[in-house]
Amino acid sequence: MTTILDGKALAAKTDENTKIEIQDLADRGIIPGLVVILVGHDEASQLYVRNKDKRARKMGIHSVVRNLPETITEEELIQIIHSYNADPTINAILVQLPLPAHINEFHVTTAIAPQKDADGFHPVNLGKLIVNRTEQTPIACTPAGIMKFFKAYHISLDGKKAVVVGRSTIVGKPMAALLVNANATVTIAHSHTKKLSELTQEADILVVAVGVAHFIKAVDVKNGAVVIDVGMDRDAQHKLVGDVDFDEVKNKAAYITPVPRGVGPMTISMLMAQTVSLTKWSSEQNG
Ligand SMILES: Nc1nc2c(c(=O)[nH]1)N[C@@H](CN(C=O)c1ccc(C(=O)N[C@@H](CCC(=O)O)C(=O)O)cc1)CN2
Repeated sequence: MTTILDGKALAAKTDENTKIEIQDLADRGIIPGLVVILVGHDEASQLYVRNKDKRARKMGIHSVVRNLPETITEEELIQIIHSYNADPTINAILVQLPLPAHINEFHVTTAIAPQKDADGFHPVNLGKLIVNRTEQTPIACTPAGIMKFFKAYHISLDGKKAVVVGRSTIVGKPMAALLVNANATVTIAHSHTKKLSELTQEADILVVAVGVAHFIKAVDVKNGAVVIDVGMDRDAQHKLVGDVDFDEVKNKAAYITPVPRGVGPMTISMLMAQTVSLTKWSSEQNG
């Protein structure tokens, strides 16, 4: 029997808990503030930013969307980030990715103050994750959301063989670190990996984040595996699909996330939760 991991339901439950924390803060006169910076007009990014803004407002977060032209320079963007670093009404800063080619992603993510880093992409926060010192540390929202699935569905990771396909800073690397910290034996595979299918066939836990529609087929998956699909791809009919061929793989996996309504909704919920955590940590530090 295959269990479909329901991201929409888990996101709703996560948001309920976050709302309680927002109310606790409101009772103390504190309103969490989130700014999402969008450079250019990428259609998918515009949709994600709109959804983040809608969700934040609905939950009582002070939400700011800063739309910037495609032509903005890296220096101008970094100046704007510095202004939010110094803004006491803003607790969490997120720069929507991808950025236009002329802007260096590393320069931009390192310009965000680590204590306002909504995405957990700052090297200080990634470093804390690597050394497993994650108290009061923001963690990349998609991998953090995936860890919530494991917890909610009582999927044990200890001693399991995990394969993460994809080595991005958004998903692959932080995901691998979280799995190692949970005592899984982890392999990161990527475009230079030889005999990928032999590796994935061994995985008890398979996380796929490559950005290629239906990249993983049933033949690549172990019977009874837990399959987590991070892909947001379009098929030939322009339908939203994942990196995993869901219809094939669902018959082989014990647990599988669908696309849509799998990992995606949890990414936004974790952003809300993390905005609230950053606010709480900063209020604790400021007395
Ligand atoms: N700074 C960041 N940029 C990007 C991140 C990120 O975590 N931080 N992740 C992705 C995009 N993303 C959030 O930003 C995101 C993608 C998808 C979803 C989602 O809910 N998807 C829905 C389907 C939506 C649709 O119909 O197209 C689903 O899966 O059900 C949320 C957030 C890249 N950039």
